[in-house]
Amino acid sequence: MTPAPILQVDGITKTFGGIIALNNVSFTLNEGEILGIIGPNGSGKTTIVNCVTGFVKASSGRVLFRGRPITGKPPHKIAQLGLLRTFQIMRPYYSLPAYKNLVIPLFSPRARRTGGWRGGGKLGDRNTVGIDILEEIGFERDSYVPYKITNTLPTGYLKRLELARCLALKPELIICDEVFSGLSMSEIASMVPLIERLQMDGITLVMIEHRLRELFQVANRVMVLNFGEKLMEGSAEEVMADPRVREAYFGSEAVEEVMNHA
Ligand SMILES: Nc1ncnc2c1ncn2[C@@H]1O[C@H](COP(=O)(O)OP(=O)(O)OP(=O)(O)O)[C@@H](O)[C@H]1O
Repeated sequence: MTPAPILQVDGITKTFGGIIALNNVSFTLNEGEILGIIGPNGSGKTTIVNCVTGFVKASSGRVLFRGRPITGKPPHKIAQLGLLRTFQIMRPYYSLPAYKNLVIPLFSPRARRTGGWRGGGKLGDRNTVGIDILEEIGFERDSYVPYKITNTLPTGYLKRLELARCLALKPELIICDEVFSGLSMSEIASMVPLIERLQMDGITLVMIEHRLRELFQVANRVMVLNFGEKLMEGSAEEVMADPRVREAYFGSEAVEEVMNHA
């Protein structure tokens, strides 16, 4: 028997005043896979993330997570089910040391339930677990980095902190909104194995990306949005070979770069 998809998005439409940001977009996501979502600027990528994770209310359509309808639920309820997201514009607690950003999610019911932290509930235990998670995601435990005030961290660490905040809730699915953006080539190169490891650990991922070359290294399947509509989905090769995608991205450096390295 084919397993039920972990996520099912059925006919989501979202309008903002007169703007149709999404028009009847549907897709499914299988457990354990990485789905890439690409599309030119303004094509609706962040809006689909917002509709799925409850940050924006869809005008119509429905979303099922593990077969249960989550349409219209608030973001914190959806997060408690194990469906987490990162933000393109990051929102850490900038004035706190990096590891303290994890203490707050570690107090959540899901973190308690899933045993995301050790010990009998003392703050000190959560601090240790926070540092454990940061270490897992590339903050060297014995360096000063996990203890630095968050607003002094370089973008590469802030992006990792976004993922760490999701990991604190033992996610089943993470939707990453441009985790590669703003990173140097070497930072992106070190992020790729991290994404692969999350997948190997059993986490299903959706990656919204403009960095196509690196996305195509990790994505099992790619969906293309254009003007709020689903243009197509398929393997990276199928997507790049499709003339409609080339046309949508006409003149884009991202696509030229992938073509030139194909
Ligand atoms: N809160 C909002 N109010 C009004 N219009 C919005 C709002 N959010 C998004 N839009 C519009 O919806 C459309 C899709 O935007 P969205 O941010 O989802 O695109 P995107 O593909 O993520 O773009 P980018 O790649 O530039 O991040 C755009 O025309 C945008 O201006």
